[in-house]
Amino acid sequence: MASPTLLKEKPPKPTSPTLTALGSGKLRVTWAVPSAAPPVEATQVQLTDVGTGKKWLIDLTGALVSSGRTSFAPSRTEVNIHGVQDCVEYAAEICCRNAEGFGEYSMSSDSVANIDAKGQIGGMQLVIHEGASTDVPVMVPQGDGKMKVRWTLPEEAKQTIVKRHGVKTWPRLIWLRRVGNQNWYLCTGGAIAAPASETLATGLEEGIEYEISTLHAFSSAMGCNSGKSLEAAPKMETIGNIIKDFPVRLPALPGDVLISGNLPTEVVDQLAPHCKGWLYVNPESDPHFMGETIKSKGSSLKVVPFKPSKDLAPAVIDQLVSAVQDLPRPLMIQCTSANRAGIVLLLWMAKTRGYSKGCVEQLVADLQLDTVRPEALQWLQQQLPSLTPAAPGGPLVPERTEIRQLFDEESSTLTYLVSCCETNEAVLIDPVLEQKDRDLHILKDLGLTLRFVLNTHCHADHITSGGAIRQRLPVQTVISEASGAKADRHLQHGEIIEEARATPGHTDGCMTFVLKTRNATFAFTGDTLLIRGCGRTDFQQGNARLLYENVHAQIFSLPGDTVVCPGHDYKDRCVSTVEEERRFNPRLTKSKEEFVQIMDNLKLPNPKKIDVAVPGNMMCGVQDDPYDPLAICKDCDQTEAMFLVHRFTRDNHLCFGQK
Ligand SMILES: N[C@@H](CCC(=O)N[C@@H](CSS)C(=O)NCC(=O)O)C(=O)O
Repeated sequence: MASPTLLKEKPPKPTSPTLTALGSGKLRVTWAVPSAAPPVEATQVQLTDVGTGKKWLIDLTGALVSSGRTSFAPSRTEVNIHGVQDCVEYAAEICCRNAEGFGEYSMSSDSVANIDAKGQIGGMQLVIHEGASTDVPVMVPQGDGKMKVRWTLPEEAKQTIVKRHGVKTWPRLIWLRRVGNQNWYLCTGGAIAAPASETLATGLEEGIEYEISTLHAFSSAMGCNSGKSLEAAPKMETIGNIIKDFPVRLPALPGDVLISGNLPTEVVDQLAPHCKGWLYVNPESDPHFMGETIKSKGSSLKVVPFKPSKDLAPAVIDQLVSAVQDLPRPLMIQCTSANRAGIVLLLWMAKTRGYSKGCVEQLVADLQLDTVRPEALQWLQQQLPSLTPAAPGGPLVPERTEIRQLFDEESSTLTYLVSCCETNEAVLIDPVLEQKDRDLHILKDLGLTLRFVLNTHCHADHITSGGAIRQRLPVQTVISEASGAKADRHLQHGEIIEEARATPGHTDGCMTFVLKTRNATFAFTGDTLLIRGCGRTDFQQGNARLLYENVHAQIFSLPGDTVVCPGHDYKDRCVSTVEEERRFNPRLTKSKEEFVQIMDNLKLPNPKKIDVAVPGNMMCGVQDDPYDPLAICKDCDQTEAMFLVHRFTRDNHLCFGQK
């Protein structure tokens, strides 16, 4: 009998890479290395300018090159690229090499661009400009990467006034794309609160042709940011005309989700080609249902009849959430009067982000969901948890057990239990002394071994339970070096692969911990960034300017769908997203000088426990000599504190401690 031979092949195509815009000149590519026999020895990353087709390899420093050190170790799954042009769309492809040679390149990633030269994250900026004309706007190049966009302003446009963020605006969206690009991007600028007929687009490339698209006349723009790219955004001028007189609501980020009530056939006829997905939440027997028309236009249609009632089967909620999650974008959610469609949109946002009741109220107000009725909203709130200390675990991302949010009512502190479902090891972020027993019980109930207690900063309103816990368990306490506080491990900015970000301002030692899991990215912002607020800056080396700069540079630069996990909330809200805070934070959306004014005039009373909390936390709650197990990560030769975050980033999965 012939002896079996080992199959030897070049590596298969890696699964599609993901490209993320990181702000001016920077992109990040992540990928997965396929299993191969013989095993993969190296990976190569290729970047393409989608408009011109020009290709580069990426070297080990993240530079665009045509040759050089371009082989990444097989353990690498991401690289930050620098030196790319803003407003230019790029796509990435990956190929792997083993002993048999190079395999084929992967499929291209989705194309991505940084939309302006000021470091804004690609495509995530909402701009509303005044006007309601159907004219074709004029583009007037200004040199230096700038282009004036002009339009005429008909008299009736002045009647179309919308109140957004407490400011009257005359809605008009100006979209720009480089000829050859697939995606439309909003022009940079701010909401124009007075009649105007031009705006200035910046950060463009000289000698490159751009085209323009406009949207006008919707009575109340709203929606959500899913952090998805704007790919396949509908032709704005066309949709603008179609929806003018109908109950269609466009999201703040087109290309994503629209909601609507009943529409006449001719409107569905025109709208359906622009919507790749269509979720209908009335029964198919509804006389207004236009399933055949929708399908005939190539839209992917799903029907999930939905009426908010206390008897609604949980399976229907699951079906609705999955439908919104999975249907292609742009997605239309349609009911009779855009009430239930709005509720479905909110339900999806709440369930996929783990919002509590209070978050939803905030969002409805911010997004001006004017078609959603109070009784329907009440039903939605009944489906969501509130922040109560009695809850065994918090509401955050309930379907993903890796992160639990816990609440201390007395100090309104949000503590996070982050655990690994494989090793059953855990870290606690910002735990409160008075909740030590609750936290130890949860750890015991869940069979978790606590390894680290992380503090985002030296708190002034409560004492960390780190010191007390480490007297009971072999854990290490961790805080920033800059805090000056005593701890087993000290962190410095950038020390641990971009994940511990120094964000001084509330205190000089504040850090934001960024954690990428398989499902989402989380930013534990401590008191630096709160939901629609931020930490005070009037004691403990507080500095409003620094806080403003750090939130913008270190937190607002994260992808828009990053879940913001703050250290406190005083209004029963639990989480937010980077994009929501970029758009709706009443303090941090202001100019730096206005922000400083606001912070200088908060006139808050001192936290009740400041006199005991600060000295206690300077000891990190530690009363005796630091515990010092010199555990070393077998993979990376770093100490455990380094290992912790090393594993967060490399595997997108929490896993630490000795195996
Ligand atoms: N009333 C609380 C303290 C409330 C407070 O000052 N919170 C701080 C974070 S804890 S130091 C803060 O920065 N608030 C910002 C804001 O805008 O409210 C107590 O007595 O403990």
